[in-house]
Amino acid sequence: MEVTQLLAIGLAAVLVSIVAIYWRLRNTTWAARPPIIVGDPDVTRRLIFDHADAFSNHPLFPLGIDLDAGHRKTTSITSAPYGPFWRAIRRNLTVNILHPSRVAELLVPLQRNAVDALVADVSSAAARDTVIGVRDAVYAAVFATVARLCFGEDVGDHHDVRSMQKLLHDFFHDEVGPFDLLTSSSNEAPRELRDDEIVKLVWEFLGASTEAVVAIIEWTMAHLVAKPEVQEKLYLELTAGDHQNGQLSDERLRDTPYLSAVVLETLRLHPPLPMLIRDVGPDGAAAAGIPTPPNGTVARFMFNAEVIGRDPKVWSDPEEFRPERFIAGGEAENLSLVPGPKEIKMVPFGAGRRHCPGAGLSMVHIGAIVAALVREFEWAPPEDKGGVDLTDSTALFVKVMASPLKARVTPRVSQS
Ligand code: HEM
Repeated sequence: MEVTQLLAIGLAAVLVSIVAIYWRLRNTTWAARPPIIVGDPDVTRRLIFDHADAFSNHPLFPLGIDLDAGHRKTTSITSAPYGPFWRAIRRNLTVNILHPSRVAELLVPLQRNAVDALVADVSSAAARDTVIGVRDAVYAAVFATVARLCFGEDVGDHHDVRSMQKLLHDFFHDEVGPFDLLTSSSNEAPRELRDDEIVKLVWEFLGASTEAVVAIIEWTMAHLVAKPEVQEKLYLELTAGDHQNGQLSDERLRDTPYLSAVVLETLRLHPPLPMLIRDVGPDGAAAAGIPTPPNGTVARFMFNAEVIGRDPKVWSDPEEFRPERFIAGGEAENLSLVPGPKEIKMVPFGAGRRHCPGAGLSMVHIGAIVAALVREFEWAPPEDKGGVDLTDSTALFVKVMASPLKARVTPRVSQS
């Protein structure tokens, strides 16, 4: 069995156990504390930026799930309390892996193989049956890239678990280097990460880099199937220049503004993580002018990214899929991926100190796959069904299409 298969099985096992624990605990930790839901962009901006010290804590168990139940407690970047440990593990990821130059160096070459394999897969599926399921095909390509980014290019060639464990361990020790974990503001002496902490971070990296990216690619393709004129405009942009083999970097993305606009419009309408969660203690709540929670408890805030991205005060025809908003002269021209302290219009990658560090990498990854799918194939609704069903549902914590996208696919050029 190949290592990628083992990883996929491992990930699936973790997800299954998460679901089991979720159902067991949903009536205790999570439901016992009704959250305060915020959908107004101005209030969100004020709380997250003007009261950043108070509004920078993610919950330890965002889903009300204790993943470490019965084991030593370990935090990931997402769940680490705001403080020196969180700052150190986040900085290691952003500086050593997610810096644009590292993304170009690590991700772009890996994408070539994954995108080629995806195009080959879709071509042969199309030869058998012109209607294909988009999610499964894309999932394999995204996971293969992320696993190779994480464990090394030859991951698919290893056949035993030991080598996988070694790769996993080496990821942080050799690729990133020993962790200088704690900053000078901490009382703890610097130390290297423990194995259980590394495993948690790798699991977080694999999960964060796969689920939301796949969801956005599927939503993007759904809108392109539903709106052939947008698909055609994108195809023309992609074939006008020298955009070969799905290799896209940050720089190349700037040369394909319509592709970026299509992905941004999808992120506005379908933020895969629909809620930004913050736990705020009594002092922080009082400073922000919010009724103080009872002693010893925290107030849980959930900022609704979906409502914010569709606010009619901010967006014209907010329910409409219109990528032109993000093009020169549009209402959201030059909108940054992550909002700054002056104004919030959409928050698919969050906001403030806990915003998503993978935003730039995601745009490159999503852009490369969507570009290849549109450049090589024409996508249309299945003949027997009218239109595309854009109803959503929440799979664990990611908003996905309730009915996975099926599309009729026709190769644009003859595939040899
Ligand atoms: C379409 C793709 C993605 C979306 C929509 C997304 C969205 C988000 C959101 C909404 C948050 C919470 C932000 C907040 O609370 O303000 C988050 C956090 C995070 N994301 Fe992403 N993400 C994506 C891809 C990635 C990738 C590729 C990585 C890793 C390489 C990643 C790593 C993380 C981490 C580590 C955090 C926790 C940050 C912290 O607590 O300091 N994400 N993401």
